Amino acid sequence: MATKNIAVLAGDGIGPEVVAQGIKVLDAVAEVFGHTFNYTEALVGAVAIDATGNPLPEETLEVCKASDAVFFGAIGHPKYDNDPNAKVRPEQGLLALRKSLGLFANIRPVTTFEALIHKSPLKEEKVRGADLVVYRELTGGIYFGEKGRNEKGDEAYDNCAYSTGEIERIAKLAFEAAQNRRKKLTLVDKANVLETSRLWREVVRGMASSYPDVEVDYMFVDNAAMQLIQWPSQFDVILTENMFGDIISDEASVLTGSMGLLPSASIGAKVGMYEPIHGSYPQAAGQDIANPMATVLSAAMLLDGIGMYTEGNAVRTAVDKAISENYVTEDLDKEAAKKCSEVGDYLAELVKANVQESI
Ligand SMILES: NC(=O)C1=CN([C@@H]2O[C@H](COP(=O)(O)OP(=O)(O)OC[C@H]3O[C@@H](n4cnc5c(N)ncnc54)[C@H](O)[C@@H]3O)[C@@H](O)[C@H]2O)C=CC1
Ligand SMILES: CC(C)CC(=O)C(=O)O
Ligand SMILES: [Mg+2]
Repeated sequence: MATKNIAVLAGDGIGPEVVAQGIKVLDAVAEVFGHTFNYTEALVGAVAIDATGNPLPEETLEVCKASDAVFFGAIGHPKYDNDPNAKVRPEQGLLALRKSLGLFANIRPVTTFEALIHKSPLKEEKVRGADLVVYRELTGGIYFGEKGRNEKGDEAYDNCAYSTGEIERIAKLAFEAAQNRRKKLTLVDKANVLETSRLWREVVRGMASSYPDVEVDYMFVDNAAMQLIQWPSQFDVILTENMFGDIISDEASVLTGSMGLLPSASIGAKVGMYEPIHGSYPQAAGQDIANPMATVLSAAMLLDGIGMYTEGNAVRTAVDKAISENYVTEDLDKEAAKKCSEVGDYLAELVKANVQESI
């Protein structure tokens, strides 16, 4: 039995809807395992700009730093997406949060579910057996480099920079993950063109001898984007820089059947943040139709992150069961289509029932 403080940053669009389902499931875990989770809600993204003018208010950062974990929904609003001149944007809040909390590694597992394999737009034999994890660098590269325009405003630049230290610290985590999985690490880069990618290769090559049990290969990102669809089961751990990881993990979600299925853990310093890989899906906001499973599976990663592995597995078992019973939202089955809140209720029930059954 433990007491944990969790910062809850629901954000924008579908963020509050999917986070509410994650909380139901965490509450079910607390009930059956006898834990106490204290939640503190805080503003981030467009809702924070509306309320304070700042996408990451100081108070939000303080709440996160004082917590054992951060549970994050999504940020982003069309009014900013459609305004290229907006000076303050919701996304700045998320980037600043990752940087301020030192979350340099974003871990994105891509797991396929047998019951969903026939729903993939790819051929079943390609998808079956795919099981990979993307280690995406999260606080460096082009998203954090200097950016700007010339005086006339008709030329723009975004600088991409990486240091040896930034590469080493995430590569170490990726090598260790490979050691505990199928012992293969693929560095995805663009070393035929980019100097930063050449540094990534140099550093990873230098580290490889310390992990003799791990087979390392190197793949250009354009080829990797194709191979992920053509032959996904060849991948075990993919290590890559910030922007490439952002892009190829959205692509990899197609293997599983929906963007609404991929969770992630952002880790590095003391407090971890747990967030679905998808965005605020504004077209679905307020309709109770979004798939909450990516967020619920992020809650499972949160439980792992605070040392509650049995509890994390109980949540994953509930998700597996709901999927195998086709208790899913419309992105996975237009006819069976359960509401986001119904799936959350059911997952919470399953957590309670399964755990009680196993005692
Ligand atoms: N981590 C974050 O908070 C992120 C925020 N964004 C922001 O979100 C806003 C929308 O961006 P988009 O490019 O449309 O990406 P998005 O991830 O919000 O949605 C893309 C598509 O994925 C599907 N999808 C996403 N989440 C789903 C869910 N839970 N259930 C079922 N289907 C789902 C939908 O088909 C949707 O049209 C933008 O403002 C963007 O900046 C985008 C990505 C990540
Ligand atoms: C603000 C963006 C970098 C968010 C995003 O697309 C992501 O982290 O996956
Ligand atoms: Mg993304």
